[in-house]
Amino acid sequence: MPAPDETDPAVIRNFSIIAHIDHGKSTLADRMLQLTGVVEERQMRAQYLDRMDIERERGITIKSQAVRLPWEGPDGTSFVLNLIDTPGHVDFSYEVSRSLAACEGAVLLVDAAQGIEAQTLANLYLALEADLHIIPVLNKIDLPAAQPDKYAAELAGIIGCEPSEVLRVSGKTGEGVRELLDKIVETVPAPTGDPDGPARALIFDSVYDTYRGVVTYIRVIDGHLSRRDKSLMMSTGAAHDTLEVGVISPEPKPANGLGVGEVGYLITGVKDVRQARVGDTVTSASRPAPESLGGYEHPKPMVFSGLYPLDGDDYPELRDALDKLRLNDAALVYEPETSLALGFGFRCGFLGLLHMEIVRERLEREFGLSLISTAPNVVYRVEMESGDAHVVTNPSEFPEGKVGTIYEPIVKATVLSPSDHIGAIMELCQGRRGVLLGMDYLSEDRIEIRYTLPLAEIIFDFFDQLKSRTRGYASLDYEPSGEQEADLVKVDILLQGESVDAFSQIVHKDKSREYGLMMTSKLKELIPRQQYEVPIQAAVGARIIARENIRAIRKDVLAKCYGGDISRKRKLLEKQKEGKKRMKTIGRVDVPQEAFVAALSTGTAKK
Ligand SMILES: Nc1nc2c(ncn2[C@@H]2O[C@H](COP(=O)(O)OP(=O)(O)OP(=O)(O)O)[C@@H](O)[C@H]2O)c(=O)[nH]1
Repeated sequence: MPAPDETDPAVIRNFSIIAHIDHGKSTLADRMLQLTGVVEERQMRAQYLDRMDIERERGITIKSQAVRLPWEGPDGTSFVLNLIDTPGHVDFSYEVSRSLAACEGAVLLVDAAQGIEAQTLANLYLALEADLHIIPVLNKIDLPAAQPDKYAAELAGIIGCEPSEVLRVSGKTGEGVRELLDKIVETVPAPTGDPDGPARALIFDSVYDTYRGVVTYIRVIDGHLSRRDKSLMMSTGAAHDTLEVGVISPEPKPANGLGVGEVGYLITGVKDVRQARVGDTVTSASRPAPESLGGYEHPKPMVFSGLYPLDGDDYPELRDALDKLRLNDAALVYEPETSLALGFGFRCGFLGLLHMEIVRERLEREFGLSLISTAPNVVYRVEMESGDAHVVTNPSEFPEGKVGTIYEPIVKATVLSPSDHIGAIMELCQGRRGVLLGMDYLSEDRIEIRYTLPLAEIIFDFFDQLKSRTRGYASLDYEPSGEQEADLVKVDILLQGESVDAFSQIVHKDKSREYGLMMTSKLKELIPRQQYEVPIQAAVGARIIARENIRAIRKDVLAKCYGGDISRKRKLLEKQKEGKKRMKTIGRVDVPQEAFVAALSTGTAKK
């Protein structure tokens, strides 16, 4: 028997808004909250759903990943809409796919002054894969620069509908938002599921909360998830006490349980997001489902980088900070690492570049650390002639000996741009070992170009280059696409014959000399002269491919002291000693830490 507070699936509509960054997703969500009366006008703050903001402002304990909105349809029927938030970046495409799997429909939102962008398309493909009903919508029609007719035709062409079926709204003025909500109740299918079967709910987000432990966001597919039963996570097989279930509207409201099609949150005794991962299925421990919902994937780090405290004494703080961050981030991996040049630190694995930036920024901002990060690299698989296989996440650990085959990860990249930049885009992709997959005109002056590219070639400055070559007009999206054999070598940078681990890099054979020349000349500028000549070399195995010399100089701090003032002399010697503490000694060469930092921070290893 259904619990009294359960909602009839026939009146539930679960949907997401998918959009390119800045096309107005949050603003539209705000208008929806307001129009449905969930947030009163006077309480309305811009971007109500923006969770970081909420957290910062009020220290609220639950993020609004999914909000329940009541809506009366045109014929007077009361509906329950669940708006499910999706992360907006390629690094998190698995999370996006799980959020979409919790929905039956998606609003495809496009800025009427910009048209479709790469991220719009990537998210649209994910929505189509999840079999969602798509509602095409142009936003910002209040803008003088809006070209709704042109972009309605573009959108219609892509999803295969009539331009007249594309809705037009303004999140800013609220125009058309009522019609959009009506369209959602009218066209998005109601959820279906087996109300009497064992409970199965999909986890589409999981966040750590200081006060409540892990809060898990779920969509019930079958059965009924009750507050009174223990919850069982199907990928780990672990049962946990159910402390609270409920819905968010827009503050959390506890309920007795959730039924088919309902979206809400679940709080168990789980203390770490790894125990309640996105994509996992929750069932009830007293009557477990025989099979999970499927589609669960373990997060896989794609990009690695070393993180070191600027001040070596901060190492324990960095370790504690990473341990804390991990509670909230199931995809972050790290292990201790020691570097000759940088001291004690951690080798960290991330989903992508943005994930890496977010982690670094949080460590610096929330934990007050100053960090150095080494140039990011991808994961290589190396098969030796002897048959041994290695997975290399750190260039300095590239195996010695006779290498057979090296495999590198590749991505399928989609670039959207005004068509006058085709040449520049193709030149860039070609220069990065790209293989053209195809090209389509979206309208007469906008193109979509698809390439296969090595991930390593994008993680440095590809996006910046793309933006500058297209005057900011091109947008990029990519997804992992397996691996390929590649002719790669490890380049070591040697200071007086000794390899400096932080600068070792795995690069394509054709680019090894370029990397060697760049690093040696950069270090020549940064390393102060020593009392003897110091060679800086770049080497592939035993072969030197580039060389610079730091000329000898005798730096006599006492030279300026011509008088016999012994105390002044002592002071200068003391000062020199102090400076030496910040030096790292590589072989016999003293290198100030700043030199490494400077070389690494501008150290985008490829041009
Ligand atoms: N003129 C106008 N501006 C809008 C409208 N909707 C959003 N904006 C503006 O567009 C910018 C981006 O809007 P957001 O709602 O933050 O966009 P978003 O897609 O949520 O962006 P991210 O959260 O960064 O992905 C903001 O400056 C909004 O004020 C609209 O209908 N008309």
